[in-house]
Amino acid sequence: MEDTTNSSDLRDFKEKVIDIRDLRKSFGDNHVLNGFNMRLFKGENLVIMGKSGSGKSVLIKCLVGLETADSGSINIMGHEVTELNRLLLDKLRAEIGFLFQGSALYDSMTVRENLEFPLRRHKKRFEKSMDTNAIVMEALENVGLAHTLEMMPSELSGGMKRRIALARTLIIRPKIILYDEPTSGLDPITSKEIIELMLRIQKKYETSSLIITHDVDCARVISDRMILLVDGINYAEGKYNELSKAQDPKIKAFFK
Ligand SMILES: Nc1ncnc2c1ncn2[C@@H]1O[C@H](COP(=O)(O)OP(=O)(O)OP(=O)(O)O)[C@@H](O)[C@H]1O
Repeated sequence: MEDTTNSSDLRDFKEKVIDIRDLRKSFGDNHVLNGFNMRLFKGENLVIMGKSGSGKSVLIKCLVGLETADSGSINIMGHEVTELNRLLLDKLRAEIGFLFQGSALYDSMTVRENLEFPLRRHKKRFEKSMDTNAIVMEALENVGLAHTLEMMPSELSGGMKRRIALARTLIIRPKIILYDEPTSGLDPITSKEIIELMLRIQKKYETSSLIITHDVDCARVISDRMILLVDGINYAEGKYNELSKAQDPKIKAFFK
């Protein structure tokens, strides 16, 4: 295993928001995670790359309690996920934003209604007197789409839908955002716009982001650090520039 991590790389990132230790998950004889370790620091953009079927989705599901790990520990902002009851898990999930490939907008709702939806679900976290209109407008302005407020999803392009989905993720002010393939299915120019938007938002709200992607360009631009998931472990980690020059064939395969 090639360890390209340099402790000085982490000088700006001190506070851990996610700490995964020795995570193991099998389905019968299929050993998917074999002792995976990962730390995500506050304000950091961490990219995880792994080939298809390597266990990225299983990892995310364990992280948010949708799958139960066989062993290991998952600590999110001081809470051990593997020990939380349903209620506390839901509370913790409310601090986490998701932008999944399938996080489609509701087609029968306007953009405004789509954005109001998570506010209603998380209303306990917001003031009773919250100005929903102002919050929705701010979220839309963040993604440069204030003019789409009363539009239906069918009137939007794929890139616009992705930006609205990002606005919907942000509206609950998550401390951590999990992105699953944020640029998949988008053309290179729209992908670049989405990546720039993710970077802007990260800076503005100081969110910590875990980004799962196959998109090497996305990884290069957005990552502060990367982890390569191979054979169920964090096979290599480091900055894009370090990993992309590594000689190990398993690492090289990611950057072809
Ligand atoms: N609920 C399940 N039951 C049985 N096997 C599962 C289950 N969920 C995932 N797996 C298996 O775990 C392995 C990892 O799957 P996972 O979906 O995490 O891959 P991935 O890295 O996200 O792939 P992709 O990039 O193609 O989305 C696969 O072999 C898959 O068949």
